[in-house]
Amino acid sequence: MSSPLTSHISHLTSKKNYAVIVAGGSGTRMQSAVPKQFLLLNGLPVLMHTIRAFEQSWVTPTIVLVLPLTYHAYWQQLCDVHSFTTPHLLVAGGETRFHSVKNGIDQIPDKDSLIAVHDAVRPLTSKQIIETSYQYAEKHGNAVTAVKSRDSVRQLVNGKSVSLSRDQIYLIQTPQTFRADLLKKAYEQPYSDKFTDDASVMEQYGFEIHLIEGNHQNIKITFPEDLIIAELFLNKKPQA
Ligand SMILES: Nc1ccn([C@@H]2O[C@H](COP(=O)(O)OP(=O)(O)OP(=O)(O)O)[C@@H](O)[C@H]2O)c(=O)n1
Ligand SMILES: C[C@](O)(CO)[C@H](O)COP(=O)(O)O
Repeated sequence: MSSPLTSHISHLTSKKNYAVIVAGGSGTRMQSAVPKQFLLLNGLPVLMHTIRAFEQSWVTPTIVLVLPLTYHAYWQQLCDVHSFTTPHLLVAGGETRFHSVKNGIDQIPDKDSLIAVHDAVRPLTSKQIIETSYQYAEKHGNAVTAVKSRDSVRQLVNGKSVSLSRDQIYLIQTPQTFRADLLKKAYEQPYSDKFTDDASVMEQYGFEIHLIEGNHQNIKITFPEDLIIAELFLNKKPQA
């Protein structure tokens, strides 16, 4: 993909790395009995695939898992059932994604580090995306994963649809990775319902956002059909 997305940078320094995996939502659009992060994907809860993707990258970040307090005991049971032993710090979820992320980053005292924020319900993130996001954020302060729109795009302006240049439209994914000191500062702002992701919080504070190349397989499980698609992707040739 052409500029401004970048996919290749040099190795990380010895800074400590963290991944805040947000799983504090209730999955209303999925309409399942348990929140979608616990649903099985190839026999393993979605959330475990997501944590494993970070664990298996050479970045090996310290994992901070944000879960609603009411599901902490359930998660513990799932870990026992699936013999899931990846070390992680468990933190209580918040009212919105913003509040959940804030709860997670508040548990990281180390300001001289890199923090990736990632949706628990994006279990197909590749090692390459994870590694590139830390490398790029170290160099530029932040790295926000994105893909170009594959469809034509139109915008409603005063009730009339107007075509946009799709070459200038990016669809935003996670991980979104930041220097910890900058992310912490941005998350001191009061909540706004315009905050749909971490990039929007950083931008509101005044930081320029840098995009890195994502992957169309890095889907967010939102509706029931997404689980079927994720299983298809998972069972085809593994990604790098
Ligand atoms: N209070 C919240 C809301 C969302 N999330 C997390 O943010 C990610 C993206 O959110 P979304 O897909 O919207 O999840 P839900 O809020 O669970 O789904 P819905 O909007 O359908 O209710 C998910 O991993 C979700 O668990 C969170 O940590 N805390
Ligand atoms: C953070 C995110 O996944 C980037 O695409 C997205 O903004 C989350 O949105 P949602 O409304 O919580 O699904």
